[in-house]
Amino acid sequence: MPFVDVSTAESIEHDYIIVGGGTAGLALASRLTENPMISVLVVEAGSYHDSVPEIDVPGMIGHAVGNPIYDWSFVTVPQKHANNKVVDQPRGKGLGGSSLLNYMGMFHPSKAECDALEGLGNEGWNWESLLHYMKKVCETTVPDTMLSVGDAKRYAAIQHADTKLYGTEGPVIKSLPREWTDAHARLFDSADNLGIPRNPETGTGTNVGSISAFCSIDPRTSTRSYAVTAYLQPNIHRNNFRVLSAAQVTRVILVRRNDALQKAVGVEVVKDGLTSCIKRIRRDVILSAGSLQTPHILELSGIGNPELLARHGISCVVNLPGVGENLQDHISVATIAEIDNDDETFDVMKEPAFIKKHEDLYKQQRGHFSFIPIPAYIFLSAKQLGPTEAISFWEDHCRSKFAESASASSPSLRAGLEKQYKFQQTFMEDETQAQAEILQFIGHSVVPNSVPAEGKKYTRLACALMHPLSRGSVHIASADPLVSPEIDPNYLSNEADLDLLACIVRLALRLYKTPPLSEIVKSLVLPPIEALKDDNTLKEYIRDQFISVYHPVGTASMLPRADGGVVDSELRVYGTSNLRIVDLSIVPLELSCHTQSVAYAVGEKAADMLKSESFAE
Ligand SMILES: Cc1cc2nc3c(=O)[nH]c(=O)nc-3n(C[C@H](O)[C@H](O)[C@H](O)COP(=O)(O)OP(=O)(O)OC[C@H]3O[C@@H](n4cnc5c(N)ncnc54)[C@H](O)[C@@H]3O)c2cc1C
Repeated sequence: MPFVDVSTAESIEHDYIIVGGGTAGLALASRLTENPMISVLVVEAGSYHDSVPEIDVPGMIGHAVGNPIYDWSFVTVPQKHANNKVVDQPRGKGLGGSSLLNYMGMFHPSKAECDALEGLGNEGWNWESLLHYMKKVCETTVPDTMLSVGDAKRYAAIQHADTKLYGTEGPVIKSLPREWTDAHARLFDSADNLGIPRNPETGTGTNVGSISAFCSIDPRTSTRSYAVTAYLQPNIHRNNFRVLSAAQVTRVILVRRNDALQKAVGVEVVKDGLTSCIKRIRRDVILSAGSLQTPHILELSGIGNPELLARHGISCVVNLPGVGENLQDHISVATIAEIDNDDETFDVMKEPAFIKKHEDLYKQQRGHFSFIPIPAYIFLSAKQLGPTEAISFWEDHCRSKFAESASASSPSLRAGLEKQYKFQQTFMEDETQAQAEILQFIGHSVVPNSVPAEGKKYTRLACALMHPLSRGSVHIASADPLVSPEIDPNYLSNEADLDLLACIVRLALRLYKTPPLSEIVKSLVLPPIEALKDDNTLKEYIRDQFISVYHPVGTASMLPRADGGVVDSELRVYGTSNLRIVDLSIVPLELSCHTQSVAYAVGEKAADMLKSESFAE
């Protein structure tokens, strides 16, 4: 039984302490403890949420978001370039981390962006390696009988999982939807009619085109497959795998070695209002607290920008100005149309009779509770979004002079930023790289300032930006470790991001007007007609309406130290001998996909690195 109390955690010596039992953290812990000689203590701030419908039932995605039991429920500071609005930043709280809260879409990033990680100075971080680990994470289930050849083509879904691209024996189970709608197929046909072909084989590392997404759903039970079911529960019996839950790490305890490197000798934790120090550690402390909280812990421990730390009375032990900088996130804006066809959209799920019907269907693993209401995705290149002049404008904005952030003003961070922008520029020019994603919801769904009318059906096309040029930050707001971090993604600070979003919205509007989707569209609900008056009114609508897609990365970037990096390619924090980071904060450049596959892959890859180090000794 791996759950321990503080006094047991204090008294037993562990090889590794992992801070955060989330997506990457649990993958790492479970792989390390495959070796009975390696002992691991995971310290997780949230609880163990065993079998709750809000987490387990696919059709209930979003129900746990905003609930403080499962969600840290952060918000940004007022966003200067978005009329000072604050933007929700949900993050999973509890074992499983954001994998317990997420919307279950499972994608591969593109080959070029994985190779860019290596190009930015991280040897061994490339497509080949990440594909290997993304495969290791997954068991891909595609029953041959699921879709006819014709339907597989219609819905841009694969019929057989090519083992060169998809894992077959991993612990996270991914599957294709069981239910398909007319609006879904029509959307893909309309895209085809606009010259955007289907691309069912997205696993290849070329994402552009229309696809039906894999989801992290176990088709045997029609429930969420996530870090807890995949990595924790099957290994709960190991004697070398211990978990201290509901305990928040507030600081890493560091001592200076003779060679001037800082050595992590333990962590300070707060549990039930009491502070303790867990110090019996043989090897490394590993931060897996996610992109918004890993930099927070670093700064509370005295690692970061000395001036910023001094403002909070914290003395700097490692001068690393990149900590908390380079924050990038996906954002999206909603378009909605009322439709009229035979689909039973998720709009019915407010009516008790339909809820009952779908509860009954769920017992046979069918109906709206058995899958997520977002099955269809279209990834678009810059060329599909705008004319040559627009692309030149976006490319031109891939320069640090347009980045209004600390990354652009500090010389070391600027060097790293210029290198990132070079890659972003090549992605703009490359027709195989996605700059945008259009996600189809089967129904209206929750949208700020828009309420669905009773008895009507809708389809929603959310328009998301894949490679934002804006850069923001996350830093401590106080030396009090229990105060939430100050999150400033600095959304839309680079003008090209807003311009690109406007082009994505325009493309979505063209899709509604193109047959065969247009044949079922009764009227456009969002954006409202007045927002479509001209370019300025549309951009104003976007500023008001966009939301986060919840994929923050980059805040403890894996880059050379001279480029503003926080960790090296072995995930070791610069200036320390044994403090590592294993979560999505290390990814220096946003990816054109939803990010859970990569979070798991980072955990898996880190485990192999650490295991080979321990064998080498
Ligand atoms: C609402 C939502 C929907 C999403 N939808 C999708 C999707 O459909 N597809 C997709 O691929 N991705 C999706 N994502 C993104 C994806 O889930 C995340 O990118 C990924 O899970 C992040 O993994 P991580 O290991 O970096 O961090 P996390 O999984 O968030 O893990 C961090 C862990 O650290 C713990 N922690 C934090 N601070 C401390 C501390 N001080 N002490 C101890 N523990 C601490 C947290 O409680 C958490 O358990 C979504 C995310 C959200 C929030």
